[in-house]
Amino acid sequence: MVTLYSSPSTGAVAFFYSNTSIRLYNYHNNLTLFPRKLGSHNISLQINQTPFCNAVHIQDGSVAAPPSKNENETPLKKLKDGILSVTPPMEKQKDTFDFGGNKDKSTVSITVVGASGDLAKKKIFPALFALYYESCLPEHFTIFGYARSKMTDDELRNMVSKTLTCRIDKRENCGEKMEQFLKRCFYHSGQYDSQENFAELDKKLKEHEDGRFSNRLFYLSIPPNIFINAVRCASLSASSAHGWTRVIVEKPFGRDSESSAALTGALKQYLKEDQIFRIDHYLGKELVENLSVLRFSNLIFEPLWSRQYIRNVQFIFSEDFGTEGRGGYFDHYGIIRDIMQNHLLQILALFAMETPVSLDAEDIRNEKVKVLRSMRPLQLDDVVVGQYKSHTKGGVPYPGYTDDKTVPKDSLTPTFAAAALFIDNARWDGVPFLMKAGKALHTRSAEIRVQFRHVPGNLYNKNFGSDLDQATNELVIRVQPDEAIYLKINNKVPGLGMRLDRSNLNLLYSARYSREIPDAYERLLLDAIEGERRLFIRSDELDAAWSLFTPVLKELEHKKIVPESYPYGSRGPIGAHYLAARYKVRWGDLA
Ligand SMILES: NC(=O)C1=CN([C@@H]2O[C@H](COP(=O)(O)OP(=O)(O)OC[C@H]3O[C@@H](n4cnc5c(N)ncnc54)[C@H](OP(=O)(O)O)[C@@H]3O)[C@@H](O)[C@H]2O)C=CC1
Ligand SMILES: O=C1O[C@H](COP(=O)(O)O)[C@@H](O)[C@H](O)[C@H]1O
Repeated sequence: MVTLYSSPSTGAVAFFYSNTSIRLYNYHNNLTLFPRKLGSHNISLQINQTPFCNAVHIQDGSVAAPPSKNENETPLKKLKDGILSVTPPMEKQKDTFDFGGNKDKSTVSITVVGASGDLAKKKIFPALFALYYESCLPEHFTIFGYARSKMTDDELRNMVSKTLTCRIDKRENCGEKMEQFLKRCFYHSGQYDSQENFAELDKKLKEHEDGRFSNRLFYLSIPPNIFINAVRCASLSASSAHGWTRVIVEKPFGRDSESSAALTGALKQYLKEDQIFRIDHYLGKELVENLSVLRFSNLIFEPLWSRQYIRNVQFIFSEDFGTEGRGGYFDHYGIIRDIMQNHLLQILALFAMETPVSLDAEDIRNEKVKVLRSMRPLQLDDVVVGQYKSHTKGGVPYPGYTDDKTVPKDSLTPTFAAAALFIDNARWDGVPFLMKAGKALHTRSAEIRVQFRHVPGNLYNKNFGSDLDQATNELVIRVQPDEAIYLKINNKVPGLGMRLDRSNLNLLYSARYSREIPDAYERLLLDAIEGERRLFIRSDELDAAWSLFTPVLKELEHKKIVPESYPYGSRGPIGAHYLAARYKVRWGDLA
């Protein structure tokens, strides 16, 4: 039986298939909404039942309640006669979210706070343009840049235009589209701690919103020490009066458990948890997004995904450039906080979690939290830290970390770290999860390597000689560059003899898919606009992540552990090999 529900205020209609899925149509023209949702357009629900109050919460905070004429059909308890009842919405502006169907009634205003900065220029504006180009933004939208720098609208447009690019595969009308996009971009100069300046912004936003239901997204692309002031002023002076207000917060989310909790506490003075979108851009990368698809939609992987078949898992991040230009920021954080505690740990959680109940954001994040909470806090013995020193290669001198003027000469901040982590649950007991992250190494890459166990009683052992490790299967998920998934298998070399070699079953994205891969920020911005929280970090996830790294970070600092030097452009400190060897592991990227 299919039951019809409608939202009293938005006119959205829901066809109810089961207790956990829903399909939305626009009330007036029967368009399927959320066209971007994968597969069957199902959206998970949260169902609240009290004697007189039944409501269906759609993931983005909108509400669809059963209309009275269909009361008899509803699988929920009967509503009080004649009342279309709703439970408190996830965000205070419950009633005005327009599912996208009533296009002329709602608008989204996106304010990039810190618009004059590096991230805004490099990533945020280009991602917004790409979304516009792909017609993913609502018909009515406005983009505002906000920062202290003095700029006119035209100067902002000029600055932004320099970083916009067109996809290689979609150059059609690109110039025209850019012009149209830039016309929707405006600028307001103001201080981050001035309610008055944000009130001026509010006034300008209202002019552009022109009486429509206004939904507002603030992207905090500013240094962390001014997050709270900006959130306070934006929320008190420039929140939407009757639409949703969401805030994207960039990392770092504190530098240890205490400062992270303090930041969360301060943010929550002004925002509810579901208004806070903590971004980890690695979660928006195509191959990271694909991890769950690979695991849960292929029969061949999930049965092998445990201690029974997997010997170790490696998460490797390397960059072939140093911290030049960002030394001031970096020296306060170091590589463990910059890469491991967030990007690599997030990937690990997705890799190792149990099957979630559904693809709903809360179900996925619940499973991630469980994995993180099953992990042992990292021990000092299981960490190796390094710092790059200057090196001349091919006659070109490369600076050392402490040659940067913004870095103290005696800095002990690690620019490289390797670590061994363990998940104490039934699936992963005893399996080393190794991480390695470094700046100024020989190459730029990010990958996951899964090394499988040896084949028991292998008939072909004699063909491999004594190095059995070389003969085991390895699954490599190359997140970047040259996105690929490949499986190393043993294969007979064609010919009359019986010689084996290792070959790759290789899914190289550039060969398989002609479409250019969207930047992570595009996916994440679109998700934030749509209220999809799956790829954003919940506060309990963040707490669990910090509790794994905080003790060791404090110990490193307290004991003033001196990082091992490695030359700029090298493969990192030798200590990383000893650490891996202690767990009978060889780094896959160096094999
Ligand atoms: N850049 C990157 O690649 C990445 C950045 N991030 C995070 O994103 C955020 C923004 O990064 P990014 O754009 O590089 O930062 P910037 O240092 O470029 O700062 C952004 C803007 O903030 C304002 N600002 C800078 N310093 C101060 C200050 N001390 N007091 C008040 N305002 C200041 C400046 O604007 P104005 O003077 O005009 O007000 C500046 O243009 C940070 O939290 C960063 O950690 C995260 C991942 C990658
Ligand atoms: O968050 C960060 O990420 C970048 C690397 O991102 P990528 O998408 O270019 O791989 C890193 O350089 C930076 O130090 C860190 O803060």
